Amino acid sequence: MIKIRGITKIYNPEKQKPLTALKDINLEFGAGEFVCILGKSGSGKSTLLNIIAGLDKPTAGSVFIDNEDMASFSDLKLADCRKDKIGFVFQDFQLMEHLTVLENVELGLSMNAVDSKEKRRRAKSILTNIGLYEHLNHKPSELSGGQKQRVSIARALVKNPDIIIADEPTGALDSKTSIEMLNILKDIADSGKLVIVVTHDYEVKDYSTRIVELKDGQVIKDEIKQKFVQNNEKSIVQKRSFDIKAAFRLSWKRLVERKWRYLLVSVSLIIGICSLAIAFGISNGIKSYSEYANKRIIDNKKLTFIKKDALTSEDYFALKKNKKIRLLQDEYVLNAKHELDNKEEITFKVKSIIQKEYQKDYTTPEIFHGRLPEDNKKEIALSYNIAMKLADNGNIENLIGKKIEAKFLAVDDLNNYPSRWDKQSLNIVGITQKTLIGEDYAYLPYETQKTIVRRSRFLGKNEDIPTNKMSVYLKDKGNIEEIYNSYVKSYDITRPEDVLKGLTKVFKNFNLIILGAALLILFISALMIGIILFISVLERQREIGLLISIGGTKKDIKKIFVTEGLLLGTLASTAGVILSIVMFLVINPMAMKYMNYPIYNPNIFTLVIALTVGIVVSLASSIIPAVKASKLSPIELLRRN
Ligand SMILES: Nc1ncnc2c1ncn2[C@@H]1O[C@H](COP(=O)(O)OP(=O)(O)OP(=O)(O)O)[C@@H](O)[C@H]1O
Repeated sequence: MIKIRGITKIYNPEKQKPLTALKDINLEFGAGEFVCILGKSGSGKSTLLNIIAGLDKPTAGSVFIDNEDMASFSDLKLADCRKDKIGFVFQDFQLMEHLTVLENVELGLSMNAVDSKEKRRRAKSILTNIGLYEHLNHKPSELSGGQKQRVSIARALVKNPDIIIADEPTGALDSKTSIEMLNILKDIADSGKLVIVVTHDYEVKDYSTRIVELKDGQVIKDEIKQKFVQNNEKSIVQKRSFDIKAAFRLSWKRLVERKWRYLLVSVSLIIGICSLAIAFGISNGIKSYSEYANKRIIDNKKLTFIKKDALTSEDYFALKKNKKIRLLQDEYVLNAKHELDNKEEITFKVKSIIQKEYQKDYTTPEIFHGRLPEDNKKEIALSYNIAMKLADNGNIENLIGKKIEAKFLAVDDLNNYPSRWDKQSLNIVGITQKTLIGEDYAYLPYETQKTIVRRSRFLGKNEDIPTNKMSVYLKDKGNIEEIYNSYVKSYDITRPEDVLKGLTKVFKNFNLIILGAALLILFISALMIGIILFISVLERQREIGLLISIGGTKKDIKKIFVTEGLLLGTLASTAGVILSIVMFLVINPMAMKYMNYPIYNPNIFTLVIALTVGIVVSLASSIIPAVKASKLSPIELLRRN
């Protein structure tokens, strides 16, 4: 079954002090043998065992397993060898504390393509045979040392290997339990398996069929008490399968076990993903707002001209001559205040609307309830927000038809003309829908507003109102650029697209800050996940060693840590996305209050992107620890305490 030919192992051959741990070892073991490898500390027992198990390579010589030279094996084939042919029993049991006895034994089949029901059946059957049926659902911490070692033996046997390698199996047990254990191992050998036990314990001799004693790396005794029968039968090779499900299960158990630590790390990822989802949602909101504003609020045939000084009649005449301009209208803004019944005062700004005859060709504020004020009448349309402040219990519809007593003050950006508050009683005829972000206006008919401006500024009925700002309405929107270019030298001109640019710039900057913060938090989360997974690699060294001993490959080890990162990332990112949805209920009411538009507009697309970013970040940060784990030396990992 195993032939050892001329094995020599030199540690650190290139260094100044090379150490020869094994010297020209020649041995042959067969089925049904219970081999006891004895020797003092440092004699080379573990080195020999590691070479037999394919965990270490000899400096010279070969190990043949079922007549195949292990030196010719690829890493995968060596792992397959451990998966199918060798079962390990450790001095310190190497049991997973967070798994039950049954689950620990099932772990022995993790690399084999056996369905979960069959795994359970086999594990139960072995545990019953070994006398642990009563303890299937206990955790290792609830067992005695002897019981733990039996679980470790059951785990080694569950895949029905040809060879059982036991490294100091009685080292941690009292003498009575040791005898129990040796009897079990003897029974295993009697059943036709090769059992190799490495020990300091000379009592093991009595149970073994063969004693190999090492001293300074050489065989000083090879006593065969009972001849073995050469068995050329090869063990059944089982299909390899460490499916992602098994990796997830292990990682999930780990996450549950260390929940507080992982929760703490998740907080930054949750906040990062939530901010990212919000940034994406706001960006989407800005886009839909631009579309809405372009269609419903901004007049795409209107320009605003501002002159440094007051506009003169020459300005009007020159512009009126231009055939492409249909209408010129000077623009004013009034400040208004109104006292509520409870003596509280509300303030708002007032603009004018274009005269009726032009309304079908140009944009007017969108009406929510009622209608627009009619030319020359003492009528007013209030914005939704102003109406909400005036209405009882939010019944803004009831305001229509009522009167509002308000005081108006003409805003004069140009000169500091003396102005006064002019009191007016106006009929509320309409409530307008959303207006531009940051602008919350009430609307008066053009002439009515002019009358109020004159009165506020002490001007006569027909006197001109000095202003430097006017609206220029074009016949055709295709002429915007031409008009702009013709007059840009004399006026400061705002085109339709400029209105939105100015407004959205603030939001875009604000959004960039959120995005920047989100990316920074995500970067920190990535570092934290990386660190936590590094700690996890350190803490799971025994688990890694165990998985290698049952046939796990480097790829399988990587899978465990990548799935740990993936699981953590998916859970935290989902929580972040859910939080961002909850934030919808906070951000938009605030946005409505301050800017009159629900600027946060998440959709399935923005949420999925945020979720994906979170998963990718945690996956990326798990790669380095995963690679590090896969590079750990199995010998170091399995080295007994
Ligand atoms: N990785 C290593 N690098 C250098 N020297 C090593 C290494 N592993 C073992 N040795 C040395 O090789 C010799 C044999 O060690 P090995 O662990 O095989 O002995 P052992 O008989 O199993 O001892 P023990 O019973 O104390 O475990 C010792 O002198 C040890 O110091």
